[in-house]
Amino acid sequence: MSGNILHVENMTMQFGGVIAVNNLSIDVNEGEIVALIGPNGAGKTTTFNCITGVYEPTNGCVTFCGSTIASNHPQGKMKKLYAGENKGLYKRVVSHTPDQITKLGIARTFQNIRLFKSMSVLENVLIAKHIRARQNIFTATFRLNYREERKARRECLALLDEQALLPMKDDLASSLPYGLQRRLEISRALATNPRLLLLDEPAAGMNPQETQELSEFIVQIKNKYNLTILLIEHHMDLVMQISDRIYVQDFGRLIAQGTPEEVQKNQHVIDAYLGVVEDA
Ligand SMILES: Nc1ncnc2c1ncn2[C@@H]1O[C@H](COP(=O)(O)OP(=O)(O)OP(=O)(O)O)[C@@H](O)[C@H]1O
Repeated sequence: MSGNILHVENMTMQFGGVIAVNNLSIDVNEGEIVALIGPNGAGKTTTFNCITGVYEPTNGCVTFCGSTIASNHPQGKMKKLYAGENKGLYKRVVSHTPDQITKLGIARTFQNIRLFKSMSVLENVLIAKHIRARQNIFTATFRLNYREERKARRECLALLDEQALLPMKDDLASSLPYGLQRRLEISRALATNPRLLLLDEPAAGMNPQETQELSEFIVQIKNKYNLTILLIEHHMDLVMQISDRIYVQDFGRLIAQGTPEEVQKNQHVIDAYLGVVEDA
């Protein structure tokens, strides 16, 4: 393992009166699998949304591979707003769109699988691949990047082969069984060549055997594609088995962090989360 790849510093995300993420600081080092766990409504998905540019954090800063990708605090750079009700005003903010963040090397999957259900398996992966392509409306219209398109297609077919999805390449995404839809969603994320992969409840809806297979799959893709992984998950077997470190969030705040052994023994975590799971 080597240096820091993701640094989240004092990040807060407020929706009106709701503080979904409260002064959160986390670090992820290259090559690690890090889990973010906590009860329902703890702020985990909102944390992912702030890291991936879906939301601009109300406060705090996110750094990826040493570059600031979101910043909104008094020391932040002043930016002029050109649209919206605050047009013309200056704001202390640095923010990127989700597409820009994907291009920088962060990919994610969602709690509820988000595929283009009426498109084929191959088309789903090709669309993700195009986020990284050097296309514009002109080159796309006149197909000037034909060589690049063919290369993208070859790479997507190879990826589907590696993920055992090649036999279904022409099938509609919606026709795949649930477990394979999850795998396709992860393949789409991999098609963008990420360095950091964020997985939001990848085992949701899976039985114990599928969850075990998924644990092995996550470790496999991490090693095969040299990934760093940050994941949100409620299946504690998976979390404890594959995580190098765990952060625990509750009511937006970080309440604990450490190795799986340390977190399992932490009384705050047992009270806020693990105890509840055992009793359920
Ligand atoms: N766009 C939004 N507008 C208003 N409130 C929001 C919004 N997004 C999230 N919240 C609120 O922020 C809090 C944290 O939600 P979040 O989805 O991040 O939790 P979570 O830890 O991911 O929960 P779960 O494990 O159930 O997915 C909740 O109270 C939620 O209702």
